Amino acid sequence: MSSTNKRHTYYGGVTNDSSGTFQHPQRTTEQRRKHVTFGPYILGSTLGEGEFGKVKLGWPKSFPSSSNATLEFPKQVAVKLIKRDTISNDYKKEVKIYREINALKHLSHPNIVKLEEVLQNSRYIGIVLEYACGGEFYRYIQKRRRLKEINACRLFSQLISGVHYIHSKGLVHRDLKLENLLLDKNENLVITDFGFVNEFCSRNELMKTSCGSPCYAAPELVISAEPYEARKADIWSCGVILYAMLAGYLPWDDDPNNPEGSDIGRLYNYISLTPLKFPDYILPIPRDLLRRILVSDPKRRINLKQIKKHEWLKPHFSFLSITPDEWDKLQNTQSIFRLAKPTRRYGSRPQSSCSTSSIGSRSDKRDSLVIDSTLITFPAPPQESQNHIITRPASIASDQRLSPIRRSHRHNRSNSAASVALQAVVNADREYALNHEQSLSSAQNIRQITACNATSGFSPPSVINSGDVLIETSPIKRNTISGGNILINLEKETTTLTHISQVQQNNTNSSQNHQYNKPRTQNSLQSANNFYRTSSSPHTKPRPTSYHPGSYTAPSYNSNMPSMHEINEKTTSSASSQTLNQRETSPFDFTPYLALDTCITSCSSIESSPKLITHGQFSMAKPSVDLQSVSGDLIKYKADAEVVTRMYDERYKQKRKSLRYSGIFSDISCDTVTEESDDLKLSESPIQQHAERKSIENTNAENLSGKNMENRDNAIISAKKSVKVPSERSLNETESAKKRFSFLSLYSYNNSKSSLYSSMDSKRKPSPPSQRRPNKGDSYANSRSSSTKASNTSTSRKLPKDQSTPMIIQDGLPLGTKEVAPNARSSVMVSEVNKASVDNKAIQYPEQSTAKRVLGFFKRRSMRV
Ligand SMILES: Nc1ncnc2c1ncn2[C@@H]1O[C@H](COP(=O)(O)OP(=O)(O)OP(=O)(O)O)[C@@H](O)[C@H]1O
Repeated sequence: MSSTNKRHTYYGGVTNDSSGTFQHPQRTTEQRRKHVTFGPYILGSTLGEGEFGKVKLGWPKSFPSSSNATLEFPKQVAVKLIKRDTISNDYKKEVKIYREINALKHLSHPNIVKLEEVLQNSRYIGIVLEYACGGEFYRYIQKRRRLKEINACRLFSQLISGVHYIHSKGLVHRDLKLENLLLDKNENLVITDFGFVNEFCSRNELMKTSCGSPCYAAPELVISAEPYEARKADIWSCGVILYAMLAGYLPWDDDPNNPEGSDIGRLYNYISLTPLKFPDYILPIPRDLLRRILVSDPKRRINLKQIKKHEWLKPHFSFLSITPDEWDKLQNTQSIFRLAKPTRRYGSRPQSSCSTSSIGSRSDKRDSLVIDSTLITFPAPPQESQNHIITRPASIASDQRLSPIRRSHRHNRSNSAASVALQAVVNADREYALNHEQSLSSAQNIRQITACNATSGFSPPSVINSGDVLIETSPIKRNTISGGNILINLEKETTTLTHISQVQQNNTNSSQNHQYNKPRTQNSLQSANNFYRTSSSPHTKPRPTSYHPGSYTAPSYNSNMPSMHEINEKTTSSASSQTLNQRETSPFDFTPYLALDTCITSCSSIESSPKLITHGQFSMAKPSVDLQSVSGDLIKYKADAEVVTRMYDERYKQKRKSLRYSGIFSDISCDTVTEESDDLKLSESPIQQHAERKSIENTNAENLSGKNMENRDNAIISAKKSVKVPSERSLNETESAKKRFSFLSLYSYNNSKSSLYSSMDSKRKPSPPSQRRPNKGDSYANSRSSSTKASNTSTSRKLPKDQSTPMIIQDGLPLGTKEVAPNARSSVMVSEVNKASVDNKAIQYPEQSTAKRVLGFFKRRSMRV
């Protein structure tokens, strides 16, 4: 195959010869010129298109020369190309981009897309990301109609782990949805699109951006004016994603009055009033988890800590118990994990093509989970293993550190002749690869493998295929070495090993943990399979799945981060030093700030706040343009052939060690940053609770259309009362963009504060009542004002039909909500909502009533008798 194809797509350079080994294509200068290039990358096909432009597949122009050329594939990357023109006049977009960059540079987790570098020339900014070649998660579900429980459980664990990591950095994603989840080549989840990370928008903007397609947005974002706990909003989104994985469609997708879900107000009204329904094939345990996540009241919504402990995720407790600190330490020692590919017994899966990856336009993707007749269905394996694959790196015993296969977790049928033979091949391959690796001696490639034997459930695979292991090297210049049969764990750093051992000690029995609860889970999964065989999804209705949330997050900071200096000290080997030095050339640390003057310079108190993004860490800082020239261009036209520069800051070298971790993270007091409250106890087993809930639901079902329905209406009305009107929230539009951003940062701080306090102490004294004045003829506003008292006194006045329809949002604004007093709006709204929520707690959540529970209990008992 010629190295140059018509679509400029990289096909791995695999030749058709029978040897099957990779050979460097002999490219002529002429052929080279045909490539579209950007900086050091050749650009290939379009992977997708986003708000800012196209995302292209890329691979390095120059292959690293090595004696083992046959093993080396150039690492593919995804280059997000942003036309400078498109952002130069759009401050919001610019901010979004820098937020994304600055967030990604601090995140290092196997389920979060990795930032390789950022390049720019006069026309484009190129964000070079790790290439997630498994395609879009959205399509993955689409192809399968829905995921098997075992697979959903694995992927959801990864999502939760990634989200927890993000939250631990004081960030919230705020745009979690299927479209922002990709898969790597091992079918592991990769969270992308951090454009909304920690971005605070005024309420006005929130409403505006929420109305695109709020299917994943938590209700409090729409029906409440309370500065919301953004982490809880992320959790809601995770719940919607989980529901979509298991059901194959989005929850609350069946409102006959709003079939397209285009009426946001009605949609949220429906969400609030309609109990979550499940198709038969979703089993009680995941149902229980979903019921706990998809709770309208964020205070009653389960938090990540509790999710991680939920019974359904038990098979992945080991993975979920890896703390963010541990991920960081692993990153600092350059040991990045990739999760190995889940193995299937039979039934082929369409291989995600790295070269012809999904090309989807946004509009395409917004079609939600449409199930069409061309979907391929796969036979469900009789019993899939728990192929979570990732294992605690620390649990690698010292005598096995150089092996990707843990002897203690051998294939459980390893006594068979076939297994013995197979093992011999594996051993030979391992040795072969080890030799190769040693000869490669590219010191920056510090690798760690986590592998698992899918057959045994939690052990590493007996055979490692080319697709099974991904090698991570330096974050800046990483090369994926594949193409051979085996990639071996090369932990050349003694410090790495030491550290890993420590991690292991901190998490004892990690390997044994893999076995916990297996029989039970398998039983349930087995019965799930039975369900799969007999059930089919009744829902096929499409639903837009994209939304753009706004508003703010309450970041928390981790003060336990080791300083870069410490790490450097610990890092003794040359390999490690090299990688660290390479890290230091990371483009975005300690960069000048785009518009944080107010935030940074004038508010010293803010700097000490855990809520504030302080100087030197995640921010919307514009990457420094103290640039290092590299040859590069986007050669389509000759005019484009301008110098591409790597965004690079010399100061970074000096500052990073002292600032990035020790200086920044340790500066910040963690005292006031709390995990989400643990007030929701998972005391009862999910099954118990499920049974109980079921009976309660049955008991209440009759009442739902009656008094309870009215009460819930009232609850909704009272919640809506608190919806801020746009003019309340709008900032002074005359402010310059720069100032405005600074203000937003401050505002976000303030809001986060109230948010945090409110979450810690929901009975905080309410602020004075809202001063807002509804417009004449504004039905929603009228209903709001008229129901203010009603909600406070918990009266059961039913909302008339026309009024029960929530605000219609146009241009992001609820209709007819225009005039309001701008004073102290956030606090007013917080208190209002708090009060309303306290007043209506019993109404909104009748299932919590003790009387009802007792009733349900006796009812069940009498039925049994
Ligand atoms: N790292 C990646 N690997 C593979 N494909 C990617 C990667 N990043 C993005 N894509 C593809 O490009 C598409 C658009 O990317 P992305 O969502 O990041 O762009 P965007 O401009 O941020 O979009 P938006 O903000 O509108 O959601 C994705 O849906 C995906 O198909």
